[in-house]
Amino acid sequence: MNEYLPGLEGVPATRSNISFIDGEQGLLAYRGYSIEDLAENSTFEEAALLLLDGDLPTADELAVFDDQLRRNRRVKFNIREMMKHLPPSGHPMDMLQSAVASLGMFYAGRECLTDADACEGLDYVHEMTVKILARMPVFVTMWEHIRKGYDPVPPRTDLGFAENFLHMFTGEEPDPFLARILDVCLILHAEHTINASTFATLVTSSTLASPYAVMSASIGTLAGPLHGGANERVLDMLDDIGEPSRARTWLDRKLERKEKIWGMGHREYKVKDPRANILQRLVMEFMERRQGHVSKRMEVALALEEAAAERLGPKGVYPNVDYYSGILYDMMDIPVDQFTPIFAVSRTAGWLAHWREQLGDNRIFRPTQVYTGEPVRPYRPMAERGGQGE
Ligand SMILES: CC(=O)SCCNC(=O)CCNC(=O)[C@H](O)C(C)(C)COP(=O)(O)OP(=O)(O)OC[C@H]1O[C@@H](n2cnc3c(N)ncnc32)[C@H](O)[C@@H]1OP(=O)(O)O
Ligand SMILES: O=C([O-])CC(=O)C(=O)O
Repeated sequence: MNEYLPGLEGVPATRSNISFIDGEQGLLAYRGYSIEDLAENSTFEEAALLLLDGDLPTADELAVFDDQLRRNRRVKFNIREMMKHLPPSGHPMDMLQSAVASLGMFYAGRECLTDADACEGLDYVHEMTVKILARMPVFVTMWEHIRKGYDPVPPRTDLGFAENFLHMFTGEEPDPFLARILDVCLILHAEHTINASTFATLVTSSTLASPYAVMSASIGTLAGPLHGGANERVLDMLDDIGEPSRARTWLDRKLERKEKIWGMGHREYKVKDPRANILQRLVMEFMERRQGHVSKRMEVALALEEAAAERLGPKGVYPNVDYYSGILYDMMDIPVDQFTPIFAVSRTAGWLAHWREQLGDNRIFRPTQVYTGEPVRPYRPMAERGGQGE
């Protein structure tokens, strides 16, 4: 088959049993469990173990995994020093990519992927899974303090994943309601079949690169505004509209100029993303419980969604996961440039699950191309090419 399909639309890149999307029905499931059930009943730690190991864990299995995550929250002094030398104005996604890559300088063992004898008695894949998953939120929260010139808040082992994130981020005792909201957000963002960043995971994994390099490639890919980076742009867009009554004319002007509406559209979904429905409900719940009214920004978001359904609905373009998440994070006093890093913290579970699946049945990714350049031709000496030179 030599047909070129831009963006590899519809081209299977792997076989996977990790997650499933039905884009016509608006259905997403991790290992066969619907995202609605997981958001309602699970925790991020449990959802992560489900993704990694293939089924819902027993209470004992979850307790062991949870304990391993809690005991792996400390970051080496040298990495903290390295972070202190990064410019505070830099984007946290660039910091995160650098911090994860730097783990490779301190934790050797990549030879375990090619030489079983080198690591006898060590479950390298599991050890790396825990080390990386536990440290991702620590990097994000440390950076929030380091970039302001303060010392990071030390991690606590008596707190769950989401609670410890909030504690390290704010330095305060975590609010149980906010911790549960964050926990649900982490569950919702943890995995999504072969999206662009997970495809980067697969390609990098397939070379048997270290898991730190794999995560770093995935983080870099998630950062783009057509992917996870879109969540940062949604708030600006809503604030630019300003009033619900302006949504329709604002949309028309953008579409006339063929500009993107951030947080809308999806390669797989032809209906509204099921995660956007859950996030929208969480926003409303948050506003009812904490503010007693629906904010102007949310009214604008709802008005834009309604206007977009008329104009873009026929193309199957509806809100995706990035549309409502920023409204929620903003109400939790999380700065806009930390929205995508939080996405990355959660998606690490999915990336690691795909890393493990790829290693289990590996063949290096090496696609082909449709060549559109010159045919092979004779070399032209410089003297025949014109120009004065020096
Ligand atoms: C976590 C995530 O990654 S979720 C996605 C986050 N990204 C965004 O929110 C950015 C905005 N959305 C987009 O850019 C796109 O919808 C993507 C990148 C998500 C998907 O892209 P593709 O699958 O390649 O869709 P494609 O660009 O072919 O769109 C199909 C049609 O819908 C239109 N369309 C798709 N998304 C949008 C949008 N957000 N705003 C306006 N029009 C859109 C396209 O213009 C195109 O119209 P046409 O057929 O008349 O030319
Ligand atoms: O699946 C995609 O292409 C993008 C997405 O929604 C995700 O990665 O969560």
